[in-house]
Amino acid sequence: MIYITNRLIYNYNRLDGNQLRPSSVIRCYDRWVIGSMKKKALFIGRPQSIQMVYNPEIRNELYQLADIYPEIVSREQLEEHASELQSIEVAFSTWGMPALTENEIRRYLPNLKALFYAAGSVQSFARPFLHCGVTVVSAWAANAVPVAEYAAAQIVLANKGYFQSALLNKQSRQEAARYARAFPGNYNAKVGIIGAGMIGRKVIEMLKPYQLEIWVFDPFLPDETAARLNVAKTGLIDVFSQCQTISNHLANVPETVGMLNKEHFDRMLPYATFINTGRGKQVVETDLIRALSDVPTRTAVLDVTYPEPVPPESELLKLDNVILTPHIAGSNQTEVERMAKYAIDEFRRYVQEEALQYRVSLKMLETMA
Ligand SMILES: NC(=O)C1=CN([C@@H]2O[C@H](COP(=O)(O)OP(=O)(O)OC[C@H]3O[C@@H](n4cnc5c(N)ncnc54)[C@H](OP(=O)(O)O)[C@@H]3O)[C@@H](O)[C@H]2O)C=CC1
Ligand SMILES: O=C(O)C(=O)CO
Repeated sequence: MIYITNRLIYNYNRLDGNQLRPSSVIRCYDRWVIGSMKKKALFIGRPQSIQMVYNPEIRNELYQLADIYPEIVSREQLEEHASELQSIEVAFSTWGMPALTENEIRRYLPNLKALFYAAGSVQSFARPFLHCGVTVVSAWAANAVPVAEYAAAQIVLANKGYFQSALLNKQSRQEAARYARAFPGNYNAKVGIIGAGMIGRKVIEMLKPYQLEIWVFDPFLPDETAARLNVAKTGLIDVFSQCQTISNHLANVPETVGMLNKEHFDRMLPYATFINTGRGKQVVETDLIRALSDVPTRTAVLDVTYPEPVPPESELLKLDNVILTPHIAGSNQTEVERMAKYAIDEFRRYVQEEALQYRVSLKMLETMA
């Protein structure tokens, strides 16, 4: 009880960004310490990100399902909260999840059974948790939705010659119309998808209502899946030399660094468009810049670059045939709520001992983004 009292005073005196429900601190701590039948859960990570992704409505939903520790705990605060965290069974996080070592996990969260991550890639932190036997769940399927929406929209516009004709139109309507006439539109155009993972497959699904021919480079895509998706599996060279619009969705793993280079960009059709929402590191940028400078009717739409942001001296900022967006394809603004919803739905399945849909394994980490 003394402990509870100390805690309450302590928290009342620092109504900082970590508190989850300042107005109900007393009830919250009291209930947490005394215990309930629900699983003891913790929000771990960067408080601003957690509060943004798990908005008040979502947090209320979670309070019904779990016994939530009353403060968001960042890496720096683990020591301070160490004794209370010993009984935590599940943790929720999002962007800003700390990369704890196995020793830290065993010391601070010895009873942790599952970690629910309401964002995309878990590469930076998942391995030590998996080695400690913790179930790791990611909402990368939720983060994939806006990226796929963005890419599908760009593909449809690119097939019409939208990007450069919109720019040209300011100088000469005639020139702009002439340029656009070199494009096939969205009737039987060939579209290349590089990497048919979570995002690549969603893009393919979203393009279904259009009459397009979809060519896919993905060495791991089973033939039956390709047949079900109604796509043609092919090599990277074919994708670049045959497709009107090419969209990159490769995983961000060491093996894909520099995978898209001169061999590919030099083969782009004269009016082709290359879209990158994957990662800048997968592209040899000097090779892309050369291919775009040599044939200015080609276009690149880049949401990601390496480094980010693009340095002020980069040619990418000078070329009229490069459209740069500031890494906005993934979940932004209201879209982040979808990631929290996926995490909570998965937590419900976990509590009810149903099969999980988005569990990540060590094996998956070898090729996933
Ligand atoms: N711009 C933005 O805001 C965002 C960008 N992204 C980026 O989008 C990309 C795709 O993400 P997502 O779809 O979720 O990732 P997934 O892990 O679901 O898919 C990645 C794809 O890359 C393939 N792949 C992995 N290794 C290799 C390799 N060595 N050679 C060829 N193909 C390989 C995978 O094959 P398989 O799985 O079949 O083995 C899979 O098809 C990532 O780079 C990610 O960082 C993600 C979110 C937001
Ligand atoms: O989550 C990611 O991988 C991003 O690129 C940002 O949405």
